[in-house]
Amino acid sequence: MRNTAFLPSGLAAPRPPSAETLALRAVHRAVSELRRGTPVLIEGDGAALLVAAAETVGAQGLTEMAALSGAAPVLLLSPVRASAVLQRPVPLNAPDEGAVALRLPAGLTAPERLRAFADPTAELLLGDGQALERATLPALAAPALALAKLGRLLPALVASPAPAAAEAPGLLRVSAAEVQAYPASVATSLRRVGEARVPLEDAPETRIIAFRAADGGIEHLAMLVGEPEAVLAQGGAPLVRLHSECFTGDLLGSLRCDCGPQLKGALRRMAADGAGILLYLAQEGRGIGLVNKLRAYTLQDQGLDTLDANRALGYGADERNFLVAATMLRLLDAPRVRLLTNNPDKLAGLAACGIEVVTREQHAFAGNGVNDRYLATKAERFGHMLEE
Ligand SMILES: Nc1nc2c(ncn2[C@@H]2O[C@H](COP(=O)(O)OP(=O)(O)OP(=O)(O)O)[C@@H](O)[C@H]2O)c(=O)[nH]1
Ligand SMILES: [Zn+2]
Repeated sequence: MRNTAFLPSGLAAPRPPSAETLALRAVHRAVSELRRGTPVLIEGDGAALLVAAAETVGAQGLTEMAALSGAAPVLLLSPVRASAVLQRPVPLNAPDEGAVALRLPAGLTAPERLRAFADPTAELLLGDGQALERATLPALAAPALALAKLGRLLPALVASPAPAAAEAPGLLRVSAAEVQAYPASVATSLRRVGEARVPLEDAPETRIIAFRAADGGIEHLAMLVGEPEAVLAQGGAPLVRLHSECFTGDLLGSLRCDCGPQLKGALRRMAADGAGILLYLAQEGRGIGLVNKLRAYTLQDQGLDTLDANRALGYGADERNFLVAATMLRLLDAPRVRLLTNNPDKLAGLAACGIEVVTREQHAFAGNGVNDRYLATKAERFGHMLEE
């Protein structure tokens, strides 16, 4: 018999955590390990791969990897970054192959050199790229790079195949299946955790509701302006805006993007309409994180547009997951919306998650001279609908 006397009253006997909870924990922990330069073991289909993030790993991590794997490490990069490092196009074996492996000569594993391979805004040391050759792509390369992206790290990893039974004190293991399931699983695990009335300059009748996922990661917020519940109760659809966090535009008034005017404009419009829901999503930089967005800005100052800058970093054009927003809307009992957006992906993303987008409401603001090219790229390359 287990001793359950220590449990708070009203709680049933302890149940083991569900497989889903264990998987969320494993991925969240693995991401933290990569972010601090510690190797992790990714496993699946009878294979195992030791990986460490090229931008954070130091001598200690590389030594730990060498002790666990007899094989020389390879460098895993996105195809776009691999072509840049090798200074020649990289033909892919399969069209959807999302990773390229490069053999790392012994002298090229100094941490600052690994960082330079990972980061297009760091300068490559002369001739480094020529010293690299392609290597056979190890099993699990794609989920390993996906794990780095979940950690908002550059998708560039030092990797060594390892025996499936590899064990070391503190070595964290995560499965490819857990990594793959994580984005959907973390989004659907969101729960309301706190709320308060917060009168805003642009919308005095506003409540903020916070949502947290079961992995314990960063929270997302909903601003409820007026009484959207009343609109929904009468069978109507409230104005809704999916706003992805933009530290530079929202807080600092950066002129590089249109986020500040879009944020304030949405709140004002909801206040004028009498009701609305603004979801403030912790998906900075279209999901690549603030640090990578700053890197992308550097690349844009060198001539790339906002889409190619993301790709040069090894990321996709837009890494956001709109299941987060759909889950929040469901928890707010708002299955029908009038969506303020110019972005067709948001319409499709919400619809795919079962939210009915009754109408799209134009949400465009004039350029400011600095963000003109950014706005033009959104129209030309992301298909944003800027004309009425
Ligand atoms: N990666 C990257 N992200 C950027 C850049 N400029 C702005 N962002 C981010 O883009 C996001 C803004 O997206 P949203 O406000 O949802 O706008 P949108 O996808 O353009 O769609 P709508 O405004 O709804 O039409 C924020 O997370 C910004 O941080 C950039 O140059 N690169
Ligand atoms: Zn912005």
